[in-house]
Amino acid sequence: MNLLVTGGAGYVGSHVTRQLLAAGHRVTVLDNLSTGHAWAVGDARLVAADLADDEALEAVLGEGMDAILHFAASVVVPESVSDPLKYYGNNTRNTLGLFAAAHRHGVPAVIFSSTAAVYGLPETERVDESAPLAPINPYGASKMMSERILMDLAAASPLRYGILRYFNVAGAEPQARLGQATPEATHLIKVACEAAAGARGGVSIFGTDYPTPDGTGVRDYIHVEDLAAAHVRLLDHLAAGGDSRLYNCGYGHGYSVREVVEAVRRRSGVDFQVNEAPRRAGDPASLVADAGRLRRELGWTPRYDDLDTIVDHALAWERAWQSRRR
Ligand SMILES: NC(=O)c1ccc[n+]([C@@H]2O[C@H](COP(=O)([O-])OP(=O)(O)OC[C@H]3O[C@@H](n4cnc5c(N)ncnc54)[C@H](O)[C@@H]3O)[C@@H](O)[C@H]2O)c1
Ligand SMILES: O=c1ccn([C@@H]2O[C@H](COP(=O)(O)OP(=O)(O)O[C@H]3O[C@H](CO)[C@H](O)[C@H](O)[C@H]3O)[C@@H](O)[C@H]2O)c(=O)[nH]1
Repeated sequence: MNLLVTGGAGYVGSHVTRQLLAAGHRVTVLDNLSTGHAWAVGDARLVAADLADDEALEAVLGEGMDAILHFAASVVVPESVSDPLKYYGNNTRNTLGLFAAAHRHGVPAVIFSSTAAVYGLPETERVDESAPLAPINPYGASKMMSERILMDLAAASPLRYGILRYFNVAGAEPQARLGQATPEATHLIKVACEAAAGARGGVSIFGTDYPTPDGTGVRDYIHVEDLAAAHVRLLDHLAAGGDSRLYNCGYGHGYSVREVVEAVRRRSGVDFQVNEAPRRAGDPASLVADAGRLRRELGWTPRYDDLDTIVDHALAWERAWQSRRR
């Protein structure tokens, strides 16, 4: 298939692009390289342009795309609290522009990267897709609005969608050919691996008074390669004429910040500094997926559902990436 991947030079998009190329698809990545890297697209074609660049979008979609996978976004929760307009602008307005262009060009299918942040403070231990949407930060709200726009457009047109609500994405391609290379990353496993690789002084634990077993935040960490595989399955479903789908992407169990930091110390053998800091704005105490629907309906079976494996792959990538930068 002829595929447009927005944000394909970023962390998740680059891993998905790699799997799409391996499956034999023709991939065009549209990315403004604000947090992504040109090398990360591998053998895909890169159009270095912003989502808001109507001419670039028209030119690419004019070539006739069989599907769009939309990853491009601003992704840092605390930044969304301090700069909400950036998030509504990039994640909602620019996404609306992309969906409108897809509609004009009759693109049959769109896969959209959404987030567990749409659930806000979940009322149950594990959240399934029917849980109420009540985001507690502008990032989650910006994604919730884009989901709704896509659903409403699909109801009014032949377009079919796949919405994937990712929980916390982590890890790297197992051979360390790809990984998270985001500048000034804020994600916990990435930050801890940077500390283990000597690229930062240590790690702060944001909040130790949450109502969780050890007082620190709990998240459901999903390996980026398993997440990428879910995209390929969903694309196959839509390409075969399948109906629109919405899935949580996680493993169904959570780890606390302390457990994650301990795992990175243990697997790296580096006793980096850890300090306790106040809660971070916009953070829920716990977010764990009920991801049974994805397994049942698409036959998705994760390969890397193990924190130590996720940490090992993230560490191998971090060490390779840091030595490449030196
Ligand atoms: N990483 C996670 O834990 C996580 C969790 C839930 C959802 N998501 C979603 O997954 C998607 C990818 O996130 P990521 O972690 O790979 O982040 P990332 O920052 O590595 O990737 C985003 C990519 O989009 C590009 N981009 C951003 N704005 C753009 C614009 N206006 N025009 C063109 N390109 C633009 C960036 O240059 C980058 O390559 C996002 O939609 C994010 O909301 C990520
Ligand atoms: O240096 C750090 C970084 C994070 N944390 C804590 O670790 C947990 C995970 O934080 P991340 O920043 O790694 O991830 P978030 O849960 O904030 O958000 C991520 O997952 C969400 C979905 O769960 C969103 O989709 C979002 O895109 C993505 O950034 C939180 O309790 C956070 O407070 C620390 O204690 N220290």
